[in-house]
Amino acid sequence: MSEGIHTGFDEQQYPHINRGLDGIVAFSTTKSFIDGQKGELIYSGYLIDTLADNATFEEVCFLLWNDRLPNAEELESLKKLLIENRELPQPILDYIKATDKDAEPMAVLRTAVSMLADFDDTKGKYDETLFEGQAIAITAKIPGIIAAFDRVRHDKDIVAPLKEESTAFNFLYMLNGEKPGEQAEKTMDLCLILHAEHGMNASTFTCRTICATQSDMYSAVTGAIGALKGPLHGGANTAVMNMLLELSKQGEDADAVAFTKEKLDKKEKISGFGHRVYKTFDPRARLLQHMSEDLSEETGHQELYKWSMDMLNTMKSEKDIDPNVDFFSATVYYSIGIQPDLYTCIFTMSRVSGWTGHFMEQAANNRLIRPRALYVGEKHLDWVPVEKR
Ligand SMILES: CC(=O)SCCNC(=O)CCNC(=O)[C@H](O)C(C)(C)COP(=O)(O)OP(=O)(O)OC[C@H]1O[C@@H](n2cnc3c(N)ncnc32)[C@H](O)[C@@H]1OP(=O)(O)O
Ligand SMILES: O=C([O-])CC(=O)C(=O)O
Repeated sequence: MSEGIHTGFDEQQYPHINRGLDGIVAFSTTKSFIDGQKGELIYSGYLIDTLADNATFEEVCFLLWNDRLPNAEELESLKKLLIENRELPQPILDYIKATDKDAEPMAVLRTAVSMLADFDDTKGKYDETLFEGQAIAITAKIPGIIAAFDRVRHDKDIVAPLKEESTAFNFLYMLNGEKPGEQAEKTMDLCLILHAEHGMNASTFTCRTICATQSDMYSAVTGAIGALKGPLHGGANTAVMNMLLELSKQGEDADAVAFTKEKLDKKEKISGFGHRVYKTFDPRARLLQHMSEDLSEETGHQELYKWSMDMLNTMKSEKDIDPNVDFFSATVYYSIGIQPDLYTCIFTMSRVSGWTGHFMEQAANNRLIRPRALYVGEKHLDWVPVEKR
């Protein structure tokens, strides 16, 4: 049956379909502002460069949940709550130990976050007085899920979370089983800041759509993880690293220009390039580029940075397309020793702050999200009994 029959919505009068909802403004938000022409990104009033220079991930969480920076006491209190909420319920650890070691880390993370709702004292109840506590509980536990699965699949013991230190420090500690150096912690913290929030991207839209049915925050984050996982969205960071590793098979003299042109000739999309909103260099990619360059010198992976730049220049000259956040984050994570298939999980560890901030914003001014589809199938067909089809 046509979508329009009961409401008088006449598809003949609406011949234009906006594929991908390009340019459609469906919400107002105080969470972030993107100027796609200038390449500017603001989280709740603060330029991304200002936050990169000054903030910690925990301060950014507070900012996205409260639309203002915390004072010293509020920041200490949030840090304490995040630490207290790190421990994973035993059934989640049991699931991680029992699941297939070859499972996709993002799939394991999605399932574990969904399970978390059952062990939350609030059972994920949709109640605005409970939302910030739920956001803290989910944000605090995601790093432990990622680290635990990575250790289990490598036949290593799960490392219990620390009762101190930042989210970035504790994550690297749980992943590697040893305390990270200052540089690795700072790099991880900066990556968490840069990935925290980005307007109405596909995963945040998914989160708000689930929130708008008055479902619950765990369902919304689970759905958002599913959306982020795809290679056209957050999954692109893993795809970038796999592409560079494929190129590295050519040896140190690999030709990244020819490699890129070949992909373009085959009409392949190059991961880490292009963006629905930015028509210029993504400001996060610029910050990550500097980090990638510095780390490539420190770790002796200079060829990865050189190939990245060759790809970037080729994309610019051939297609006039700039890199997005996923392009240089890949080599940054690689330089600090993280396995490529965990990159999108790390993105999740950060973006959960933005998702949950949007969840609270949606709930405070809610309306069901329900667009239309143009029916293009047949109508009023005669019924044919099964034996005659
Ligand atoms: C965190 C994030 O989600 S950032 C984005 C991460 N995703 C990626 O890096 C995957 C690669 N990029 C892409 O697939 C796209 O640029 C997207 C999905 C990010 C944006 O898609 P859209 O806004 O729908 O742009 P669309 O796909 O229509 O591209 C417009 C044109 O640029 C081309 N183009 C866009 N990105 C790329 C790319 N990465 N490589 C090659 N060509 C590209 C398209 O082929 C298209 O060309 P055409 O008009 O000649 O057909
Ligand atoms: O905004 C988008 O569409 C994708 C993106 O860069 C992000 O989610 O960080």
